[in-house]
Amino acid sequence: MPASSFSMAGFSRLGESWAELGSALAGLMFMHAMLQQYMPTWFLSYLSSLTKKLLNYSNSKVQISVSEFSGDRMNKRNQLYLDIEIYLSGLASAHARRLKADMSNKSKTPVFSMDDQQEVTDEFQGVKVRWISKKENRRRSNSLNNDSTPDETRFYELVVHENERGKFAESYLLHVREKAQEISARNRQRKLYSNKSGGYHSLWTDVIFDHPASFEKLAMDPIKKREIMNDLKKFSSSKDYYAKIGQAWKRGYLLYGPPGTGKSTMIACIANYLGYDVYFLELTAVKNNSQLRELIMETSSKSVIVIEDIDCSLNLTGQRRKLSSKDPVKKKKEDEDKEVSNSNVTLSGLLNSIDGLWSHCGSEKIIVFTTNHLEDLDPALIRTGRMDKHIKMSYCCFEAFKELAKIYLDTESHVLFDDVKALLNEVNMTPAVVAENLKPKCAEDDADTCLKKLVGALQEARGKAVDEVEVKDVKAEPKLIAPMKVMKKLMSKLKLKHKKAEK
Ligand SMILES: Nc1ncnc2c1ncn2[C@@H]1O[C@H](COP(=O)(O)OP(=O)(O)OP(=O)(O)O)[C@@H](O)[C@H]1O
Ligand SMILES: [Mg+2]
Repeated sequence: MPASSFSMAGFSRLGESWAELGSALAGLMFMHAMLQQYMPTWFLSYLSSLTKKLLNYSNSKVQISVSEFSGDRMNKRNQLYLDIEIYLSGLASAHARRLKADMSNKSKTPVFSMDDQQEVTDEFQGVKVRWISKKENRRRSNSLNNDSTPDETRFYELVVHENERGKFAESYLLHVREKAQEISARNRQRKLYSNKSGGYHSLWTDVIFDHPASFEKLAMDPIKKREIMNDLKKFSSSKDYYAKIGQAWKRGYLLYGPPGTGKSTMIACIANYLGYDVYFLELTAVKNNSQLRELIMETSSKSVIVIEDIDCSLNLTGQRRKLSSKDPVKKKKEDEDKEVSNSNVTLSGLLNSIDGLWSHCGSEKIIVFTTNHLEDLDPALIRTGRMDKHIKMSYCCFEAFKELAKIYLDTESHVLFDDVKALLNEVNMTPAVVAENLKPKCAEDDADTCLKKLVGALQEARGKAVDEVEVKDVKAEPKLIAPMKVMKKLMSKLKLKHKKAEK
């Protein structure tokens, strides 16, 4: 084929999207022109067939463009474009030469994207694809006067091989979308909502949720902790499963145990682990069942809805009995709440809001109740299906202590560990109190000092516990116990005398 038969139009098209290939062809053409005078005809025809192959290769590529705006009038922001931008941010920051950085109120960290005319490559199911960021003047309509004005529009161009234009391109773009949603969920600034005072536009007010709690720092039996973490991960990835069984994608957690065992801390750990928002639902501030429904409906997906101290947060009427806290501090709060509360929320209203029709709005929600008194709760409230997982938060065991020692003292073994183990078997001490004793109070406090402090506190607690038991016993059966004690003392004195006499 003579040199003049090169398609210049094809060449320039190629150069547009395939900068590298274009320059290679330009080189080949230049060489061809130069060599025409000196090279034999067979070499020239070989060169020309090689160029043709390269051109064919470039023509076997398909370009799919995704514009920043979509719709008939090109005046709607295209969600797919935004998803691609997020998806490519990681690849762009690693490979693109020119980047743009942006940081919205909703994100925790800056988001990088490709500047115009930048390229990155990606691989999916073993197939390589190429992305190019472009801009051009396209006509966009003005929605008010139907005018169509030229405007600068950005778009991403996906270049795939001809064979991959159908099923592959479809599943690749779905994959891009899914990953983008995961990335934005991880990167977004999370919120802590409360209904205590109510917002201007919404029943909830919010602040930024920035709690440092994590499962790594939560002291509890490691096997139990792993089980909870697995359960949460399984829940968050079970979208298809819930759709298959036709149920709302939600899960109920009941956290129960004495004060200071980490129930509230566990809620923060759950939210941080899954990257969810937190809604603290104060039932005493909810007027009636329909407001409760509205509140639940306003909660977003990927959230933890919390009702703390469910046993004393509301006087749930109906045929249910009146609940009242046994904890004196909480009893006081409960009495104060009763005075200010105008709530008419009933237990059935609460149950309906949790698992009825209303909870089907949005999805991926975890509902958590906490209580110090499991026995006070109405069985209907905590039955399986409503509260799927019951987690007992217990007093500090030796395993939990070891975790706290690692967190607070960077210590994994010490001679005093055996003493602590023996004492924790005898004494009930909450992780909150153990943690407080392990915290160094000044720069000189080392692991040795803190552990001695803890052992001292445990011994003191054991002493008090024994005293309390004795006082209780005496109070319970004064006539029986008191003479028994005298008898025991007399017996031991007699035994001693008897032994001495024998000697
Ligand atoms: N298991 C734990 N691991 C690490 N720290 C803990 C743990 N439990 C409690 N703490 C510490 O004790 C403090 C109080 O714990 P938290 O408020 O979570 O207890 P709670 O069970 O919710 O108590 P209450 O029943 O009174 O609401 C926390 O700030 C945390 O630092
Ligand atoms: Mg709490």
